[in-house]
Amino acid sequence: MLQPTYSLALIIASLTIATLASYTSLHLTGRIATVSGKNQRLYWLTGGAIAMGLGIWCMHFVGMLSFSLPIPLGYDFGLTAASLVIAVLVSFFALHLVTREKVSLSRLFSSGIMMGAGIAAMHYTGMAAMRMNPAIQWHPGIFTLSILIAVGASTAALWLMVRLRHQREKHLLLRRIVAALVMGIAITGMHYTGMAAADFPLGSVCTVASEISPNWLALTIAGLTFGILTITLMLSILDARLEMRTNEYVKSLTTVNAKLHHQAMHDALTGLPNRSLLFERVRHALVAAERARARVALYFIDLDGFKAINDSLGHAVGDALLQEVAARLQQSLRKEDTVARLGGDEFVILVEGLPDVGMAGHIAEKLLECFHDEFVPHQLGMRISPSIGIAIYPDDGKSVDELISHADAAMYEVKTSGRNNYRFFEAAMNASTRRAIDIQRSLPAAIQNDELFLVYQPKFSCDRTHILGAEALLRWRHPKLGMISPAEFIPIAERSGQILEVGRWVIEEVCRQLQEWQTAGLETVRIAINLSQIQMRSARIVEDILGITVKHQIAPAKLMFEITETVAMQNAVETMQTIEKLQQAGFELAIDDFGTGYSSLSYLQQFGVQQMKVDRSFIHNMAISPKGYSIVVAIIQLAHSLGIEVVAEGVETEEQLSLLQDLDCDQTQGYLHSPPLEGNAFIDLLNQPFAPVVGVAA
Ligand SMILES: Nc1nc2c(ncn2[C@@H]2O[C@H](COP(=O)(O)O[C@H]3[C@@H](O)[C@H](n4cnc5c(=O)[nH]c(N)nc54)O[C@@H]3COP(=O)(O)O)[C@@H](O)[C@H]2O)c(=O)[nH]1
Repeated sequence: MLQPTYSLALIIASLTIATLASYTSLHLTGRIATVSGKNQRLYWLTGGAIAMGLGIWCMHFVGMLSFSLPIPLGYDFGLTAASLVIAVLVSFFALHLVTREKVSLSRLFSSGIMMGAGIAAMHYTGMAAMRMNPAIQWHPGIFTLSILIAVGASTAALWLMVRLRHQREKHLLLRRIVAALVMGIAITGMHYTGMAAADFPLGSVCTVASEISPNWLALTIAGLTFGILTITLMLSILDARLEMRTNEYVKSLTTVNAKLHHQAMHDALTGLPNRSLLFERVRHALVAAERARARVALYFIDLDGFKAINDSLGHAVGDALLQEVAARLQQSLRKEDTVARLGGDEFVILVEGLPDVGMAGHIAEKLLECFHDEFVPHQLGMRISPSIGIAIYPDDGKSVDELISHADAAMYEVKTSGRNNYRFFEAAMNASTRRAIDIQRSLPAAIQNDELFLVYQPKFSCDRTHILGAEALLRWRHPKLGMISPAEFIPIAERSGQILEVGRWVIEEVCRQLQEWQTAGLETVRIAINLSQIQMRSARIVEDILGITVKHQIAPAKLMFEITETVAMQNAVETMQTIEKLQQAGFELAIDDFGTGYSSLSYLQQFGVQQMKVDRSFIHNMAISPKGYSIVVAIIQLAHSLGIEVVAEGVETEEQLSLLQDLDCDQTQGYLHSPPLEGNAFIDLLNQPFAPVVGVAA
């Protein structure tokens, strides 16, 4: 037999190529497993199979090169090429199998056998390409062993490829390197076992020794294959990284999108659905209810006195209170009910699948109940109540807007009739309620859009020769509703808690106007400002007023505050404190609408007010009824005996004025002298060179 010899360097080179090919295959399987497009997968499978097949085949070729006999050797071109095709096909098959979603154990074993047979076929086709004469004699035991090694190595390789195809594996790089080494050793092991099975009888010649000269060709192919494998590996790594980045980018975009969508649909403070989401859900609920002929209830909730809490204790407390309310409302209902916040202190609740209207009332009771316990925003214990209006689909409306507006109207009725309760919508809640709601809703914009303005009604000395002061009266020019009387919108502002803002605007505007007139060197008089009950009870009112007067450099003596008899006599602790503080600060006070309420003489004395304004109903009656006359006489005498000036309101006739002059009334105010005048007209009247004279300017 001819004795073969082996080159250790080339054996190591073949092992290196086998290992590199294995590593590339492992990486490719991971790559292909994550590719989603069909075409993309096919490209990777084909490219990967070529690179991997070339790697295995080249390993075989270099392995052959490491083997030499004492005769010249060569390879048949056709068979050599066939062995390469077999290697590529086997690789395609292997990659296709291991990158499938699921690979069962039985499939893995059968595939291992097929792949082992394929590799053996490639190897022995390559051996056959030597075309030896006489033919190579095969050692059956070692030959069988080489096939078994091929099958075993292929099965192990396939198993490793399946096992390590997921990019999420821990220590993936290290595992793949070790696995590639094991696979490389198994493949080269099979090759050299196969070589050991071959016996070359003495006198053998290679019939194709002149066809492909192995030495330089094998080295060139080895270099090329090494290059292709490296490039494939690099491409695979780069592509995987790119895809990973793209995936991360897509993932973060999806997260941001989801967050944005959530923000657009939810209230930032309470996390509850906002108006948009509520409307969407109500629309769905109505469609479902129409199909199922079911009822849906909408609850419109407004917190009583929330604005006062917010204004007096600060927004942080107000916000915390709203969060507590939101949590309680949610807890008191089922998960499938929607609690939404429309803004401010307004919440709307959507309840679907109502068996009957009675149940809607029962739910409203539950909602009221959840306000029974104290709230403790920022450790401040407080109670707050809700006004709840209910509208039922289909009885009270068929559209979202209609239902919400009717629930709102019902809520408004609760507000005007005592609060802390609930009411179902009734058709009788008509235009006046609607108008009141409109007024309430458009009041905040009135301040911002300069729709409010002041007029000034002079107070004259009884002999008409002097203007001794003026009363500032508020006006609202509404863009749609036209002029709205303060007699209509002030009570609405009081109920909704907006009076503090409106009242503040009035004080600021009076001071701004006075400053402007003073700066222009014009004569001015003391201006009287009406204060509502809620302003009188506000803990910060006097500090606020002082802040405004300081800002506009207005002396307190330039201002007077009018409070109605009813408010003054209530003896509420807060009202008393405000009266005292106003007087200490140097402001004058007048009791307005005197005679319409019940006065306590001791309070009158205690307050030390400067003026008492006789209500215009008494002035009207004094000239037409002796009793009416007697009442005015009594009021004037009482005031004078307490050292208080008397101002007669609503003087419209000469007769009324003459009677008041006879009774020694101090001042008169009314259409007889002048209606309320806009700022410019008022200051012109005050500063004209002829009578009336501006008197006792403060
Ligand atoms: N808290 C605040 N209340 C205010 C403010 N501005 C006005 N008001 C109160 O609104 C009520 C209605 O006021 P208004 O429509 O301005 O009517 C006043 C005068 O225009 C009217 N008046 C004056 N002279 C006559 C007259 O000869 N005849 C006649 N029929 N009416 C006349 O009287 C109203 C003034 O009333 P009073 O305040 O009682 O002096 C009214 O209660 C206002 O107080 C505000 O800024 N804040």
